[in-house]
Amino acid sequence: MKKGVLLVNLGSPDTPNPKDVKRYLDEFLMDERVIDLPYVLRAILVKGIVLNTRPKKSAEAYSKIWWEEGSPLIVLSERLQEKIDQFTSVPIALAMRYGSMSIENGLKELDEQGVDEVLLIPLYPQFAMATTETIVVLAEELRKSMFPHMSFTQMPPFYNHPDYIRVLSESIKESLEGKDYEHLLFSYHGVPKRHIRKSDITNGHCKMNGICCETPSPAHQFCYSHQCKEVTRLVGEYLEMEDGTYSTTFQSRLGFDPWLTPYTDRTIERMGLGGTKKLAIATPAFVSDCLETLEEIAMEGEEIFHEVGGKEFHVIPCLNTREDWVKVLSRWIDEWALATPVAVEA
Ligand SMILES: C=CC1=C(C)c2cc3[nH]c(cc4nc(cc5[nH]c(cc1n2)c(C)c5CCC(=O)O)C(CCC(=O)O)=C4C)c(C)c3C=C
Ligand SMILES: [Fe+2]
Ligand SMILES: [Fe+2]
Repeated sequence: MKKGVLLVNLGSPDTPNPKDVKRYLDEFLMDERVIDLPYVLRAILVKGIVLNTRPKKSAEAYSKIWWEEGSPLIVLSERLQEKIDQFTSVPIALAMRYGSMSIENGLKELDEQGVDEVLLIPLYPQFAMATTETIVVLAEELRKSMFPHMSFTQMPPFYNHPDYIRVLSESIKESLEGKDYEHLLFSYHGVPKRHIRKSDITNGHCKMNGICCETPSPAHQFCYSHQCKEVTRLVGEYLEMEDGTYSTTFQSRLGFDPWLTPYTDRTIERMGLGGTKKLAIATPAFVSDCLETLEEIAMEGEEIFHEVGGKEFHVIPCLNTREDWVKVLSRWIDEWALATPVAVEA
């Protein structure tokens, strides 16, 4: 048996042109775990409505943040892969759930190197149906149909792993060193509330009533809302922050369904109107900077804050290729790679 790793992130369009953005959004939003409507309704909504309007707007947003080398999300993920490769002894491949760098190609790359035992690492700290689950489901479908000789181990969401919390907390501390701020927002990508109910294995715990996420339950293993709030709580604890000086919000909602609240944009506006002048913001649903952090937060968010009287808006970068983050991921990989299989008696 030969071990190898597949890192998987979300993906980006090939270019920031409306045609490529449209193709990418088509694949992304037609995923039944992202827009979880029956096929016909999903197709009417996505192909009939969203794809006629959104690509132009999204393409403009992508153009503002695009780098010479390509999409920041892809470039940063590639740099992460290269750095991890320097620290670990097993082959490391990189794939995206949507777009050209497919999971199929990533698995082929590992297969060509003789790898038949794969550690699948979805690059998301928290579990969500629209991120972790869709990656695992597609990878398993591909394994069955194209790589039946391979076996997979899935890295569980690492939202509460002490190594991750330490690295995230240190990154926030360093980024805010010498800066003055009144409040730190932890802004996570939002999901429709319905997604949380669908992932509730207890069939009733997740009521999103402000109490359920703090009440112990097996549902939390798959509860995005709980896992986001835990990251905020654990970082607050690590950095010894005072109650009331930090809070959790959710960004990037789409459509008319109720999504997780409070919404980031409205919170920024409310805080500015309420007299907050100096705001800091971290985005721990993403390990790599991307459209949602570089445009929606660092550009749109800052504009909202300034419009309502805010003065200083400090955006904390994602972990990207921080050395301590690279070392933590490499150590997790090595621990898996070096683990001796437990002998099973016949
Ligand atoms: C129903 C729609 C969406 C759900 C649910 C959703 C969940 C979700 N997404 C991320 C991470 C990222 N999303 C990004 C972009 C993006 N997301 C949606 C829609 C949903 N996301 C859209 C339509 C887009 C495209 C841009 C736009 O038109 O606004 C990105 C950025 C990708 C990039 O190329 O930089 C990331 C990353 C998470 C973590 C998540 C659920 C937890
Ligand atoms: Fe998204
Ligand atoms: Fe909850």
